[in-house]
Parts: sequence; structure tokens; C-alpha cells
Amino acid sequence: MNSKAILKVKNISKDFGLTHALKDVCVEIEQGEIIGLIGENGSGKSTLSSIISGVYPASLGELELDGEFYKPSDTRDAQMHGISMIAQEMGTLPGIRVADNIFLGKEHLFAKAGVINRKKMYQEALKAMEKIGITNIRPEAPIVQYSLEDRKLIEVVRALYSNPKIFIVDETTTALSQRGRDIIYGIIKQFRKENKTVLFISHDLKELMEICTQMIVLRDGVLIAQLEKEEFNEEKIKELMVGRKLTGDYYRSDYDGHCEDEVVLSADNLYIGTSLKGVSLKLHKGEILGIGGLTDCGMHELGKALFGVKSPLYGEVRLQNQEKIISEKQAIKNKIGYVSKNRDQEALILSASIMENIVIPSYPKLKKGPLILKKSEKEFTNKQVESLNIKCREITQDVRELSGGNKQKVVFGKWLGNESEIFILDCPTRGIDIGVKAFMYQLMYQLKKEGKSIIMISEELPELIGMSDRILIMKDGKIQKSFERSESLNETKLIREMV
Ligand SMILES: Nc1ncnc2c1ncn2[C@@H]1O[C@H](COP(=O)(O)OP(=O)(O)OP(=O)(O)O)[C@@H](O)[C@H]1O
Repeated sequence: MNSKAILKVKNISKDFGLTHALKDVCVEIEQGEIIGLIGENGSGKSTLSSIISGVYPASLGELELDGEFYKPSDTRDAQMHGISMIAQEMGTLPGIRVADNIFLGKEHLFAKAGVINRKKMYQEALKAMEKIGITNIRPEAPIVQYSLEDRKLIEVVRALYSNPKIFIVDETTTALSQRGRDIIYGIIKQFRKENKTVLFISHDLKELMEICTQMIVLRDGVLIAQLEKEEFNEEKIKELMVGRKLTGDYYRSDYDGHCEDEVVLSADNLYIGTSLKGVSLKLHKGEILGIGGLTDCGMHELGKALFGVKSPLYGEVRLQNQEKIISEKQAIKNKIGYVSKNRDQEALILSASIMENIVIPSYPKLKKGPLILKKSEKEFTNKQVESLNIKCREITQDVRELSGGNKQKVVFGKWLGNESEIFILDCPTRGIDIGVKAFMYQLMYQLKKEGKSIIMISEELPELIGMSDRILIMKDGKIQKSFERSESLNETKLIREMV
């Protein structure tokens, strides 16, 4: 393979106010390499890829592309230089069709005398989608018709249409099902074959070790290492990421799946569209009930139904006092907290501050007459920020500015602050680093010991096995099998029931 530095990152620093997101980073990225970018939440991965892909400029330092000075004025300029990125937060435009999303800003390609030839545009969209193996999406359909995953894949098609020589994938695969992941892996393989370059950001170290040919490790905005494939070693990379040896238990170490008999939440024969077909379950006081399955098995809809955001066509969700859960507002009033899989879209208001996000469910509690005192809001927020160790500049800072792990802590803070008794957690550790993950597991175990009850919906089998008292495996909208906590439980036994 022809090895040549296609991109040089020279002494790049980036400050956001008082936050030093990148400090004097120097990296050489070679043509034809698949480079994994790894580091804890907030280590600067997205900042580095955003500078390379033209989202914003560096504060100091410069870039060199193909031996020439390179300073993209925006993402379109970067695309014209052959660099495209799929970002964590970007998304598609909701009010328009699939094809219009793919060719956003490139409509002139299909225009003649100011009139767009839509037939040609749709044909081209179909071709572009088929090229990466997407066959279920209609180019003329409104984009809102499609799932979050399909919309993410449409973004991929858009990014690839400019035929980039460097493709940056920022924390995308965790949001996708196996089918979506396979599409991304297929694209990466193709890039490698064509001697093109990929910068791949993921928190899944195993995934990176398998797919990448090199690995860049960042810590606190500083470049720690650039490793060749033969130097990949899981323990060593983890140590480089966190700067210390990781010791102690990751998951809980006991195998006692015992909890109280008291049922705090029950679902009876829930039906929702084609996603839930008669699901019943009981959650006990002090129980961690894991729910697993393939992404489209209905488990995410089940979480929404238990929290009252999705109404079942048939069946009901009841609390211990037999009150029926029919809305999110009522669930919150009854001390239920919900962490959505789609954190940025459903669990947070990104343009609001950390404080506003944390106090929302607790407004009724904080109210003194018709007013809420700023002082009590601040005290309330500070307590959560301190106990969850949320890394931020100030509590009035927009949540948008936080790294993924810290955003997730804000979501937890809002439900802990409201003194929730029941937590419905949909993929609670998605996109967060190993340090924060370990913290989340300890927190869940602590909550269990305090008698709180947790439903943990997860696509990660090790965490289901490692943390749950009981696991329900779902398949095609139904509960397929229940497993008790046991030392002999393993992934193979669960997978057998999932597929
Ligand atoms: N627009 C912004 N305004 C202010 N601070 C920001 C902004 N973007 C990032 N930061 C800060 O810069 C630091 C690096 O963030 P960055 O998003 O690059 O980390 P990351 O490694 O990609 O994290 P994650 O894995 O959680 O996505 C963090 O402290 C973050 O809070």
C-alpha cells in the first residue's frame, strides 16, 4: 500500500472560552490508512475532526493537505478539498424529501434553465444509495417518514456523494443497528481498497481494533500516542486513554439476583403497531431488569411505553398503587425517570443550560408559591454537578457545549434530582467512555441498593449480563425468554434467543 502523509496537523490548539479543547496537537495522517481516534469523553476527538472538516477553525496551528496549506472556510469548502464528515449531531433537514437531503446545495447538478429535473435527481439518489447497499429508502419520500437510523444513513450517502478522499466518521456506529454498522464497515473496507483514508471515532475499542490500521489516542486535548496495528493492545490503549491503570470491578461483582417481592411497575399485554405484540412484565423494588434484543425487536418502544410517551393500542402500564401511566407528565409526577437512546434529540434541550435541563422535572418541587428562586435552582444544580462530577465551565453553560459523557450525566442528574424511584434507561452507556461507563454502573448498583428500580434496555450484552438481576430477551415485539442472574450466563445463550 502506498503510504504518504495526505494530511498534516501541525501544532493545532483550540480554545472555547476558558476550555482548552486541543493543545498543540501534531499528527500525520497517511493515505490509505483507516485511523481510529479514541479518547475519553471531552478529550477533543470531535474538536479535531471538526477543524479538519471545516466546521470551525483552529485557534492556533495549521493544516496541510496534499502538501499544501489547507484552511477550510466551512464544511462545503472542506468537501471541495475532498474531506467529508458524518458528525454526531448533524442530522437531516426534516421538511424535505430524501433526495433533496442527499443533494442539498448540489441541486444545480439537475437543473436546466432553472428547473430541476426531479426524475433524474431521484434516479441519481437511488444509484447513490444502492452503491452502499441501501435499498429500502425511496428518494421521493419525505425524510420524516424514515427512522433515525435510516436518516443517519442518508447523511452518509450525502457525505459520500462528493467522492471524498478522507472520510471522517464521528461516533456514528453506536447509533446504528447491526445492518447500519455493516453498511459503514463496508464503506470503510471500500475506502481501504481504493487507497483512501478514513478517520473513525468510536468509543468501542474492540470495533476500532478490528477495523483500523492505526490508532490515535487523545487525552485532555493532548496527543498521547499514534499506534500501528501491531501495537494494538486493549489494556495498553485503555491505560493511554485514562492515564492510569484501570483496576477494580467494571460491572457488579455479585451474582445474587435477589430483589424484593414488591412490584413497582407492571406492563400488561402491551400492543403498539407492529413493534410490540403483547408484552407483559413486572419490575420489582430494588431490581435491575435488563431488556435485550436486536435493535428492532421492540425494546426501545417498550421503554417509551413504560414512560408514557408512546400510548399502546391495547394493554396498560400500572404503578404499584394501580395508577395507570398514560402520559410522560404523569410518569414524572410518579417519580419515573427516562433516559432516551436518542440523547441529543429526546433527552436534552441542547440550546438550554445545564441548570435548565437539570431542574425541568423538579420545577414543582422547587416552586415557592408561583416563583422559583434562582438561588435554589443553583444549589439544586450544583449538587447534581458535584455528585455526578459533571465536567463543565459553569452551570449556565449550554448543554450543547458538553462532551457526550457529560451530557449523559446531565440526563441522569435531572432524574436523580427529581428523586426518581424508577429509572427506565434506554442504552444508558451509548457513546460514553470507559471511565464514565464504570461510573454509571456503580451509580446503578448504588441506586439498586437504595431500593430504586431500574429497567436497562441495552444492545450491549456484556453490560446486560454484568449488571442485571434478570434479563428479558425480546424478539419480533415479544418477550422470548427470561434469564436469571447467574455466573454461567453468557452471550451465546442470549444471542440464541435474539435471532
Ligand atoms: N462549541 C463548544 N463550546 C464550548 N466548549 C466546547 C465546544 N465543543 C466542545 N467543547 C469542549 O471541548 C472539550 C472537547 O470536546 P470534544 O467534543 O471535542 O470531546 P470528544 O472527545 O469528542 O468527547 P465525546 O467522546 O464525549 O464526544 C470538552 O471539554 C467540551 O466540553
